[in-house]
Parts: sequence; structure tokens; C-alpha cells
Amino acid sequence: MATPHKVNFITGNANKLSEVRAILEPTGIVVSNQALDLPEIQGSLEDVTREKCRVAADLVKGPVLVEDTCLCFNALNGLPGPYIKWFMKSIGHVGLNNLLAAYDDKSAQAVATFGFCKGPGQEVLLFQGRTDGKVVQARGPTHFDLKLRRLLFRVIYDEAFELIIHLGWDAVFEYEGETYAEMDKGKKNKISHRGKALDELRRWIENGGMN
Ligand SMILES: O=c1[nH]c(=O)c2ncn([C@@H]3O[C@H](COP(=O)(O)OP(=O)(O)OP(=O)(O)O)[C@@H](O)[C@H]3O)c2[nH]1
Ligand SMILES: [Mg+2]
Repeated sequence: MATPHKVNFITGNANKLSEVRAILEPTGIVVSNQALDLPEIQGSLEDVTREKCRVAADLVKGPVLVEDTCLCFNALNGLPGPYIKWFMKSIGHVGLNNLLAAYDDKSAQAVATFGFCKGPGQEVLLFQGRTDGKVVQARGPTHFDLKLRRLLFRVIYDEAFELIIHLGWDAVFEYEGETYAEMDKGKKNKISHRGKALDELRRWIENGGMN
């Protein structure tokens, strides 16, 4: 039997990790994980991922997969884009809606950019997926993971605030009438920015890219 392909996904986000595993593992790609704090520079979506990947490969001294997620509002020429994590932390779901209050155009794109690098000093390859949707008032469970919500009630306020950034924006991103939060995970993973980017990665791996 052929040895399964393996990727070492460097992320501190447990929700991303579980989605990546749910998407890749049924295709025979084994996903290991290291949670490292990687720098996120200012720049284009591609620049942010490329730099995360370069630093991760240096730290791990081996092959790595990283991902950076953006939420781009068309009325705001792509902002918050790669800064969505900090916007979520500062203004939450209501604030994201308020940002678009002055515009009729509520359309947005969720973008996942994965970077793969074979090791220190090697080229970073990018795999990107985009899903078009629109920003709506929060609907569906306002968490990107239930366990985190339970934890939220158990930790002190400051830690709870830090965790809010992991709750994500699934509840305010609507795709064809349903928010990501209202969809079952299987459906989200089929149509999501992350699912599409991982399709590209899987095709590349199946065509011998990692050899
Ligand atoms: O509701 C959501 N549905 C998703 O599908 C999704 N994917 C990412 N996110 C959130 O968007 C920001 C991206 O920032 P990000 O890419 O830098 O991630 P991160 O810092 O959490 O992890 P990482 O950089 O260690 O991989 C972070 O706040 C993530 O929690 C999502 N929220
Ligand atoms: Mg990050």
C-alpha cells in the first residue's frame, strides 16, 4: 500500500485545524499540527501567508502548511481583509454590520490562502479559495466551536475576551441564503473558502507535488 501523504499544519486555531482535518483526512492526507505563534505582516493576502509560511519552515526546520483567512467587504475595497481577526476582537458581529451601514452593497468574500513550503529557504507555494457571500446580522450559533463557548463561561474576563476572536464570523457571513453558522459542517466544508483552497492543495499533492 502507498504511504499516505502527510502535512504539518501550523496553526494555533483549533477550529481551522478541525476543518482542515475533516476535509483532507477522508482523501488520505494525514494532518499533524504544531501551534506556533507566527508573525502576520501588513500586505496583500498572499504576502501575509508567504511570510507566515517562510517563518514556520525556519522554526520547524521541515515541511509546513500554513493558512491565513481574510474576510473582504467589497464596499470597503477588500477591508478588513487579513485584519479580520483584529476587527472581530475589537468590534464583533454588530460592529462588522455597522461598518457597512452606509453602503447598499453588503457583498463580501471569504478567502483562505494556504502556503506550503518544503523547508527553510525553499519556495512557498500558495493555494487559494474564495467564496462569495454577504454580511448579515448574526444568525445561527455564534461560535466557530462549541467547546470554546463552554470555556468562555469558565474563564476570567480578560481570557474570555481573547477567546472571542476565535468565535469567528461564521454567523454573519451568508452564502445562498444560509450563514456559515447555520449550515452543517459538511456543507460548509464543501462550499467554503477553505474547502476550495484545500481542493487545489489536494490536486497538487495527488499530482506528485510533494515528491
Ligand atoms: O467564523 C469563522 N469561520 C471561518 O471559516 C474562519 N476562518 C478563520 N476565521 C477567523 O478569522 C480570523 C483569521 O485570522 P488568521 O487566519 O490569522 O487565524 P488565526 O490567527 O486564528 O490562526 P493561525 O494564524 O494560527 O492559523 C481569526 O479570527 C479566525 O478565528 C474564521 N471564522
Ligand atoms: Mg493568525
